[in-house]
Amino acid sequence: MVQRCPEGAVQDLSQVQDGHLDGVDDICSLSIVTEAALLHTVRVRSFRQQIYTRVARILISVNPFHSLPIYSAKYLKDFQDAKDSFDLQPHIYGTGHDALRGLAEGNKDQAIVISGESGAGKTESAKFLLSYVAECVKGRDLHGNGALHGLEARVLQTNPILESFGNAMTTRNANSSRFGKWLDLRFSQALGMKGCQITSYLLEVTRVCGQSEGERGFHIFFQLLQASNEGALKFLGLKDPSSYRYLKNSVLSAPGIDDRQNFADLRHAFNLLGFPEEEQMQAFQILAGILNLGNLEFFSTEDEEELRLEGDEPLLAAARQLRLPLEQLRQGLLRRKVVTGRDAIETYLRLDQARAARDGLSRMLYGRLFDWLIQRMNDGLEISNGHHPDGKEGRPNGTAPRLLGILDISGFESFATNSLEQLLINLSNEELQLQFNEAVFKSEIEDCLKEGIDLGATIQYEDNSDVVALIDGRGGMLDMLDEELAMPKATDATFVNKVLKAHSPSERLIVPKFQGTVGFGIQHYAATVTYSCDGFLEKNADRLPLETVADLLQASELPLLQEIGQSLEQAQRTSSPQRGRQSRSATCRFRNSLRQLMAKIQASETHYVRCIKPNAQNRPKEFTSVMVHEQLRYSGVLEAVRIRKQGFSCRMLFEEFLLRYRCLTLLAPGSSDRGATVQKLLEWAAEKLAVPGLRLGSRRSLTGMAAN
Ligand SMILES: Nc1ncnc2c1ncn2[C@@H]1O[C@H](COP(=O)(O)OP(=O)(O)OP(=O)(O)O)[C@@H](O)[C@H]1O
Repeated sequence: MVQRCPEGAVQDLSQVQDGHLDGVDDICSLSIVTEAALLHTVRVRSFRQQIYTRVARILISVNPFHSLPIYSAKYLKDFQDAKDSFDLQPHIYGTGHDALRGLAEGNKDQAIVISGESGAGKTESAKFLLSYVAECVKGRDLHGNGALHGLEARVLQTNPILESFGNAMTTRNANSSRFGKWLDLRFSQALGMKGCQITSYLLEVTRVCGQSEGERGFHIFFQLLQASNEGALKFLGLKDPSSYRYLKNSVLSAPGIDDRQNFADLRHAFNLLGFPEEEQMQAFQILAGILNLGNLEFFSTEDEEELRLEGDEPLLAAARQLRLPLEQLRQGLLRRKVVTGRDAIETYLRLDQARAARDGLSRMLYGRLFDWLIQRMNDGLEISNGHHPDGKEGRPNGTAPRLLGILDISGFESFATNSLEQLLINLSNEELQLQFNEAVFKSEIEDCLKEGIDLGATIQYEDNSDVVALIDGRGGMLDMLDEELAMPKATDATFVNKVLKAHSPSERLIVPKFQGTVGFGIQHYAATVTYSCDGFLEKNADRLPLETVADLLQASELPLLQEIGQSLEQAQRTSSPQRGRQSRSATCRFRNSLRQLMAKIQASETHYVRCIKPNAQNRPKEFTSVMVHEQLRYSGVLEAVRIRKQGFSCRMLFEEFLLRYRCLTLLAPGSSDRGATVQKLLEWAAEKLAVPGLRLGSRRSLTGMAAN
């Protein structure tokens, strides 16, 4: 077939070489690397069921959307026995192999960053990695006394718990993780597993109270409703999902998700991780309480003087499940204190305020329950050996644990409407991208140094530090958002105006076309995103849903709620008086955790897994090139290729070079030494053919960009 190309576009076409069509294992093995070659290679391989492709140290993983026989014991063993993962086909086990080898040989902690859009296969990749690592280090007990026996199995059992409470069906993925996750695996010098700590990021708690069309609430609610028909959980008195405001608009069953089986797996995991039965029951009671809280409805008396509850049934059920004093819960939901001068009077909430308080309480309870679960898992997975739990310590005497971190985090997001959550996710992607570019850039320089060639300042990478500064720097958007918390008359609109005034000279900030729009655009590394700032201040303030919530929860008969109440009270007491609300803001907490995460990644040798979703319908054997190309760009892989092209994009081993340019040896006769012959040929080509940028490495002949 002949494809016509507009004349002006001819110069943008890339030359196709044989290797570009082969579907090679490693893009960097191509003598000339182009974006088109990358896309074509990934496509060819994915049709051959080879879902993994290497771009040097980056692993591209295309979701096959059906199970493949490539995770069997045989594959596992092949990688375990391999000296170098590059001797085998690219595979997620190869990334695990590299990281473990890095731990064993090097002096640096290791990090594996898995990113990609929703449904691209991040969580599955993280699970394959974890099983590989667990299998490799199994039984390598530090003290040889069996004390750590079973820790690897326990670490694997965190998955059912995290998935039940943190995953939900969305339109893009029936088992979508609604939070980001960093797993910190700790090893002894002999690579025995010593512990694991989990950190979560940005759990989507808004999903507790409502979901978009075609989606579902968190899996755990559906598991619990199924299980509570029978046996030990009957006492919860739960009904079907249509009885609950928070679930009745949910799609009831998620394709491929077996709620009954998953609940059995959850209970097994709880037991294996040492959650006592009473604690499990308390967690289920809190969930049942949340569902009943959601059914509370309010009305104002005719004179609008008072606010009352429509029927007491949901309140009674919620108080019963949460073991809260009934009247304290009722008054907490209906009234608040207003301070006028020295006096404080009690007044009724408005209808909208009461509904917001009800949903706020439910979200807060769910979020705190999730945090508590993680804390409990962490406590059970930590084998103390005198090291610092934040992993800050170095390894001066070789006795501190070796760390392997696995990050499973949502990729860059750009939806029809983008809010504070997208801004924070995109900020984390900007930070990771900056780190990624620096690492790729550094490895390119190191690669060439190995060939005895110093690239010096000849290559550059796209520096997105200005976007990071715009959002997260001193005086940046998030600082300004925090400042608004201290301003009594601040609104989302005043925040946007201040941002536009302070930062409009920045090329990265896009000023809205229409005056009065409460929002702005940001030119991110991947694409320009328009943010709607309605609700930014409220989300950031992260106010307690009820003034009296700390006291209320401490009055519960459930120890778990008492604990949450105490931690709320403590947080109120210890928040810095100078910075007041700012130090408790949602964005401030996120920024702190992001900084800690980046510090850990920066201190590690990092491996990257870029997961790609090949089609929007989640179908096997379908490959939408435009979609894949966009993801390759968002994931920074194209930038990695671009960096490579600036240096020596065409690299050939001496044998390969001599084979291809054999005919020229007549013009520039060489010696029997292959390197010397290549050297002569390069000199000849540079002089006679005026080809610039040719260099000779120690193993390869390298051709600079100008020569392409
Ligand atoms: N290697 C694989 N082999 C077979 N199926 C896979 C593989 N990776 C992913 N899948 C399928 O794709 C689905 C989505 O994958 P996964 O949940 O890991 O995506 P994700 O990137 O973590 O999405 P989200 O960000 O929404 O959590 C899985 O439930 C599974 O059915």
